[in-house]
Amino acid sequence: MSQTGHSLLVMKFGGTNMGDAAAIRHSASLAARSVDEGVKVIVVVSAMAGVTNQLLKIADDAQKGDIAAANDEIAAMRTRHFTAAQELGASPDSAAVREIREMHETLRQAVYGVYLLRELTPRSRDLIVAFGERLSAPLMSLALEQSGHRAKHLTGGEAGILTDTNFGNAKPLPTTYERIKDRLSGFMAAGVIPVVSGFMGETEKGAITTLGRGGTDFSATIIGKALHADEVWGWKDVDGVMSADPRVVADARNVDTLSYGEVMELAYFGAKVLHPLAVTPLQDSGIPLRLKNSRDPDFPGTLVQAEPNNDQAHPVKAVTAIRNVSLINVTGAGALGVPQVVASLFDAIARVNITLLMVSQSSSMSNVSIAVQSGDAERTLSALREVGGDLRIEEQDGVAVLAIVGSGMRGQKGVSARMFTALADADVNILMISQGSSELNVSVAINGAEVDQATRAVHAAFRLNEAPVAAD
Ligand SMILES: Nc1ncnc2c1ncn2[C@@H]1O[C@H](COP(=O)(O)OP(=O)(O)O)[C@@H](O)[C@H]1O
Ligand SMILES: N[C@@H](CC(=O)OP(=O)(O)O)C(=O)O
Repeated sequence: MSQTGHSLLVMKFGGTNMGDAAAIRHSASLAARSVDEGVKVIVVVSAMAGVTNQLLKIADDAQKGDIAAANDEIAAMRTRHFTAAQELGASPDSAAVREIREMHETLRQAVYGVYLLRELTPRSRDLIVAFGERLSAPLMSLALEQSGHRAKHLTGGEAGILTDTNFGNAKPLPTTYERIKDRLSGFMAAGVIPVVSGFMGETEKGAITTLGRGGTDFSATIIGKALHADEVWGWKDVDGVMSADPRVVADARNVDTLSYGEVMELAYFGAKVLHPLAVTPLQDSGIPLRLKNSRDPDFPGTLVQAEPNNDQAHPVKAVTAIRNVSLINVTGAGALGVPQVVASLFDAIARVNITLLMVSQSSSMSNVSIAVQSGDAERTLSALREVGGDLRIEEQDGVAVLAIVGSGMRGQKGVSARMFTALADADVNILMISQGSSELNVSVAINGAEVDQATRAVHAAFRLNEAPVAAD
């Protein structure tokens, strides 16, 4: 056991912390610091910042027939990875550089296949997009080796991450946990630091899957559960979870403690700081997740654990927003009074696997409104149109969903009123309201152009810039 009382930590480094050789070297030093204190560390890495979006564009370009644009992007990516490898001390004929070169060649072939077929299936998209994490793991190994440690990089599949076949949004299979333990224990016993490519897994038949955007957090917690880690640490470029997106609210504060449920709500309602399912593997075991600032490693950050830590003065802990939302209004006085019709609307949406951000039904039963990400609006509309009947379906784009989150609002009166008053005072019109039955959040749909001013107004109304009052 180390001086800090930990014996095993899983550490996740996101895109910013893997952005270039200097960032990777600094990230490696944070892992090495704990290793040198006697902690066993498993490192999980994301792609270098921007690479996942670049890969998605490469795949789209190939599908559209623009292979020249795709190849130019691959060449630029290759230079970026080679430069980083070189700056981390790899010679041009080293195994690491050879491996990076071979991976780019396989990527080029996969992209060419998409171009020839002009078809991009979710499965081939996952194969292409996972190269970001496959390419960054050898760079982290190099940095750890340069600091005098032994490291071994592994793909998600090699590390034992086994998923279902829901390409693009895969979930871990129950057997993954034993498998991860089998695959990683040997390295740790031998004093080798495993460096796992995050975001990706493998089906039982060996096809590469991805866990959804931001999925490296999820990879880290899956591994944390499998190895019974003391804690999982997500290194960020911010102090942890903040009371609002710090790019929008200048005086946003760090939230020191959150429950698993609270952080899930926050992630679901757009706080980009964590994957919405990331804490699910930790819930049974109670393993804490800690989000820490890589530029201020001694700051404790945000501790996410089973129990909330409530402070009477602050029933709300954070305010967050989802941009680019569409509202879909279904009206039909006669038809919507029939329960089966409403059920078939939701069935139709579930069949196309769309996440509903908000739902409300008027008590006169003449109207159902739903909010979805604008990228899902077309598919939602066609699914709803297939239900048929005498329904009128209308879409409103350019909407945002604003949510307040905090378990302290449970049973406390006046919280919603405070939010609505703040919005009215800021001249923001509310289009739709919903409160989860768990009373962990209240969400409203508003005009997308007003989302920043609304966030600032609500943040101020709940005095989220003030330090929490310690509970007695
Ligand atoms: N409530 C919030 N708390 C903290 N960060 C937030 C919040 N909402 C949005 N963010 C943004 O999320 C970013 C961190 O996202 P993340 O995906 O972890 O980055 P990376 O991939 O570089 O690790 C921060 O830079 C911050 O701007
Ligand atoms: N690279 C993936 C997975 C991920 O978790 O990235 P990050 O840690 O940079 O958010 C993505 O962009 O979605």
